[in-house]
Amino acid sequence: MDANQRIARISAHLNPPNLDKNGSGSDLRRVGCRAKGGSPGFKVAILGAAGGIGQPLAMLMKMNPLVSLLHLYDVANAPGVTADISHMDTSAIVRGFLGQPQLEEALTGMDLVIIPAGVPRKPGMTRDDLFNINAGIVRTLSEAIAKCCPKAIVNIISNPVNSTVPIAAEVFKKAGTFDPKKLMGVTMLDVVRANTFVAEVMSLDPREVDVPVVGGHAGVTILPLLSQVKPPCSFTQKEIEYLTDRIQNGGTEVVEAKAGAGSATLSMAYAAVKFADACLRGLRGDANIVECAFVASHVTELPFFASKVRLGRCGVDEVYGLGPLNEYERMGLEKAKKELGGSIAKGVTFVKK
Ligand SMILES: NC(=O)c1ccc[n+]([C@@H]2O[C@H](COP(=O)([O-])OP(=O)(O)OC[C@H]3O[C@@H](n4cnc5c(N)ncnc54)[C@H](O)[C@@H]3O)[C@@H](O)[C@H]2O)c1
Ligand SMILES: O=C(O)C[C@H](O)C(=O)O
Repeated sequence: MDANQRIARISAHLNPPNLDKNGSGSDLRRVGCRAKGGSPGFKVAILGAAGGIGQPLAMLMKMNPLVSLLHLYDVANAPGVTADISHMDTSAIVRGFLGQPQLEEALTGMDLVIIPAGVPRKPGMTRDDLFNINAGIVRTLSEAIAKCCPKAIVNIISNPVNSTVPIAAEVFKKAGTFDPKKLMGVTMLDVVRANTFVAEVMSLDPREVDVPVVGGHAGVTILPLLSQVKPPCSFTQKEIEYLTDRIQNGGTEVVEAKAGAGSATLSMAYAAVKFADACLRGLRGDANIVECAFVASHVTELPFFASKVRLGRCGVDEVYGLGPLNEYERMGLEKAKKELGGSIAKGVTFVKK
């Protein structure tokens, strides 16, 4: 191909004749016009990619060398976000998909699907107050995943995670595609916060701190195991109570500070990428990838529970038990299980009814 042909080809993609008013023509998917195909790396879709989490998440995933193809799907503004991010000089090819008619194409062939689609909290709301809107969104997206990429790993960010993960599981069960190793609720932000707050209290570098956070992702279901912090730390009871309360209410702290403009987006995008990167390294076959996530579980009597999991080529290779708990943590566990059971049942019923 000579220089004129090359320029003509690129111009055709920048000014495609079939671009409709919303930018939703097939041209949008051809933003990745330099894709050669077959390049090493994983194919990742973000559903809700134009949102407060979706945009920084898309940017950070475009920077991840393990990603070869990045599909950005949203019901609004996907073309703008896709055009913007596609100019970053990193190797992942970016393609945008706008609205339900393009959902299946967005999902076909994906290795990992990350879902931050849905409404966020405003001050005074609980995560469960989002159920009425977000449950339906997650159900629809999960139905499309079951149809188009049933073997993909699915990372669910949309709240209430304690219910949206069971919703996705029920949809996959109905479709006959449920693989408990592949479905994960993203609770990494709780771990990120716990590491940060413990580091503050103990004057440590947060990058060296590892706090297991188990249970679920809402209020008392968020259970930091401060007795198992690495490096080992000795906290006073006052410090334990302060840290537990701050970790459990970290989301609300951000919701209130944003005063009606949404919930955590930037720290969440950071946490989501940290978790997605761990999933991709597991898929690649790296050893000893251990993170906390909300998964199908036999660790307690509940069918889903967040705990440490080992990520591998098939997704969750092993779900770890909780380890020794102190009395304060045992009490916290009972409270967490009580609330979590109801949230899981609510999600299951939503799909079964
Ligand atoms: N798991 C966590 O730790 C965690 C942390 C922060 C936020 N969240 C949750 O993530 C969700 C998104 O938060 P946000 O701040 O990005 O919200 P946002 O409103 O800024 O963005 C949501 C995006 O989802 C899109 N969307 C809506 N319906 C859709 C559908 N059917 N298909 C595809 N996209 C759709 C919207 O167009 C929007 O772009 C909320 O439910 C929030 O509570 C979870
Ligand atoms: O708090 C929220 O509503 C968002 C998210 O779950 C968080 O923990 O920041």
